[in-house]
Amino acid sequence: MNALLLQSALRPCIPSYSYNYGCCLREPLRKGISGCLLQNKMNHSGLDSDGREFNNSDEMWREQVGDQSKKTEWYTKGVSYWQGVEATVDGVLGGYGHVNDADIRGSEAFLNTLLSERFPETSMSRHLVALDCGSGIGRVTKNLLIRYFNEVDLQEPVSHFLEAARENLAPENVTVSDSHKAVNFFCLPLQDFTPDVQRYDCIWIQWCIGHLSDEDLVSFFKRAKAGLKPNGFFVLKENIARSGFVLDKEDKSITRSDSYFKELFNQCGLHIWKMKDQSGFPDELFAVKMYALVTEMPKRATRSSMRRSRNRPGLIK
Ligand SMILES: C[S@@+](CC[C@H](N)C(=O)[O-])C[C@H]1O[C@@H](n2cnc3c(N)ncnc32)[C@H](O)[C@@H]1O
Repeated sequence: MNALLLQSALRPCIPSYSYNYGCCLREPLRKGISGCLLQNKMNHSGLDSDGREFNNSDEMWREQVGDQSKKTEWYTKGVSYWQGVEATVDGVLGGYGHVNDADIRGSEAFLNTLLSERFPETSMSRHLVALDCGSGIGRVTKNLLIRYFNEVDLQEPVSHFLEAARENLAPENVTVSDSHKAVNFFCLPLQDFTPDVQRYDCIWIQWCIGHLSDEDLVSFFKRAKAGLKPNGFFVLKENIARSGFVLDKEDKSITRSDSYFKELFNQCGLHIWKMKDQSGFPDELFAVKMYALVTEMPKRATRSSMRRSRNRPGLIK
């Protein structure tokens, strides 16, 4: 999802679009298939960046990663796309460097809520560790995670991005105390990465999960669950298609709909603890959602406990 952001520089033949991570996708062009966007079990219909329709995601995945050579090609092209992009904020944001501030503000508000609810008593004393997945040049770590977490590890398959991250996060280039630092820089793709067991309070995955097939996405989250400390959580921040999916043929990524993601979370054995929409982005971009995901079912006040408390006798003053 590279250029994940979508864009703007509209193609002449298409009335209005968005770009995926890096490429042109026209989100709204669903006229022909909107009537059949019924979503059965992983049966999301979708479009590719040329406007071609797929009846369901299985059909698309069979075509894109259906055997080992196709799969290798999918992942090689995805990384190659980014290898040709300059290691700057504007580069990793697909020419939308100006959304960085709004993005970080939205993420920070969400993260504050999560940390204060998840670690209320310990926010000052707990040694917090985060993992920044598909970190690019370390934009999210530098602007956000490093201020809240004592240690941050970065995972990124494109070596010139990771080298830029190392530089951007060198002690002399960050304005945080010595007790907050970027520690490990893992140069490999998410589908081949397994986080260390119980190392992380937060695993942050932003604008990169669209590069993974459904199968590899589910497999990654299942492995990564073991990388969370007790009470740890995932944050997935992603572009959201209005329905089904949009395949970006240039950078080999897909933008999934909210219901598509929810089915995948279910397959991962993850629960949505909180979610929030990103605001303040230009209209031509895909909508962006932040999901906080946990391994256990979030506790909710049940109807009967609410009824009990409502009926509990009150003090007569
Ligand atoms: C749009 S950039 C986002 C970078 C960063 N997360 C940010 O928000 O600034 C997408 C990133 O996904 C990375 N990427 C591409 N394929 C990947 C894969 N298979 N696994 C993990 N990351 C991947 C790219 O190299 C790139 O750094």
